Amino acid sequence: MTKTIAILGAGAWGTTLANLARVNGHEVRLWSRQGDLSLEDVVKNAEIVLSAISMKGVQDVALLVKSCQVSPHTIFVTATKGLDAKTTRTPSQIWQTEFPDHSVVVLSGPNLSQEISQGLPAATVVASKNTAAAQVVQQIFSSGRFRVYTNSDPVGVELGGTLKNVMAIASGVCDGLHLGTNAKAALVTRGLTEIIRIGKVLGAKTETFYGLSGLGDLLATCNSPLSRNYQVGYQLASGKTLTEILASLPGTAEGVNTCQVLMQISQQQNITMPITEQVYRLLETQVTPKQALDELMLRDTKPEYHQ
Ligand SMILES: NC(=O)C1=CN([C@@H]2O[C@H](COP(=O)(O)OP(=O)(O)OC[C@H]3O[C@@H](n4cnc5c(N)ncnc54)[C@H](O)[C@@H]3O)[C@@H](O)[C@H]2O)C=CC1
Ligand SMILES: O=C(CO)COP(=O)(O)O
Repeated sequence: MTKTIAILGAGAWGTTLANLARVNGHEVRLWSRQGDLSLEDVVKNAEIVLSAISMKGVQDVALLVKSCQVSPHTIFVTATKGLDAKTTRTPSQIWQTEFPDHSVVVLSGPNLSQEISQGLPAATVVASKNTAAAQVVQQIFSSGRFRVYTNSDPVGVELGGTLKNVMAIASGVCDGLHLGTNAKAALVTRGLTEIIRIGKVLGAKTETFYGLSGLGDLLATCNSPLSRNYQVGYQLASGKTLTEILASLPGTAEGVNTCQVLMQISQQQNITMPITEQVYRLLETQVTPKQALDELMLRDTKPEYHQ
């Protein structure tokens, strides 16, 4: 059945998701700050409101939507991969707080938008506490080129997509320094362990991180020059400053902000995050890429815990 869908954020990801829904015959209205359509008109009578806004704009946009007329049956979908700098909340927690009586669905997976726009095959996950709402979103986006799975752990799915961005920066550094395949395998594997350790404290289920939105997105983003986060790390390794890199980067690299938020969480909750800490110190110019590598390699010896 044809659905009316409001997509907020007309960047790389919002535009790609809009096209996937349009190809499946849905009526899509795309909103951005610079566009001609008013937010009020875009969300009015929309059965789905999907946000693909960068993390820094999510809270403000959620409040703007709250001031509009929204149907009581509207399902909110969030596709943002980040953490709020002030409150450390995830995007789905922000939408659910502002719309406590509505279903909220997280959409996240190994989804480099450029490949999907080219028509290359990909899979993703839609997760919600409300299974029926996740199934509605699954039907909207599923096609022969985009395979959509449901999941009942929205926070786990969301954190998989968010936390891997920090590991993608680290992987870009690893490749930029030409450290080799063994080093990259060690980094990504220990990165997953670190993601699981943080994710469990933040309320995710461990097994979710072994799925598409966890390991799947970690592999995609840590291995692709199409990832903006990977590019940040790669270019830092080549000696550019963060300011120079961000000035020429096409779109948002959420891992930079996420890394800062994770450092707050690690200090508050006493969680060991060695890779995140070295990425943070590198972004803050407290260490060089080579020093960050040495710090990680020369940590105290220990057994190989997986969590
Ligand atoms: N591009 C990709 O391959 C994928 C991106 N994502 C996630 O989707 C989100 C958006 O990514 P992209 O579309 O690539 O970024 P982008 O930089 O291309 O677009 C960001 C959009 O957010 C809007 N925005 C930013 N700050 C805003 C504010 N304060 N108020 C209102 N609107 C604001 C921008 O105007 C733009 O429309 C990020 O969280 C990213 O991690 C998720 C999966 C794939
Ligand atoms: O999340 C993504 C792929 O799943 C996109 O990665 P970047 O934001 O690093 O480009």
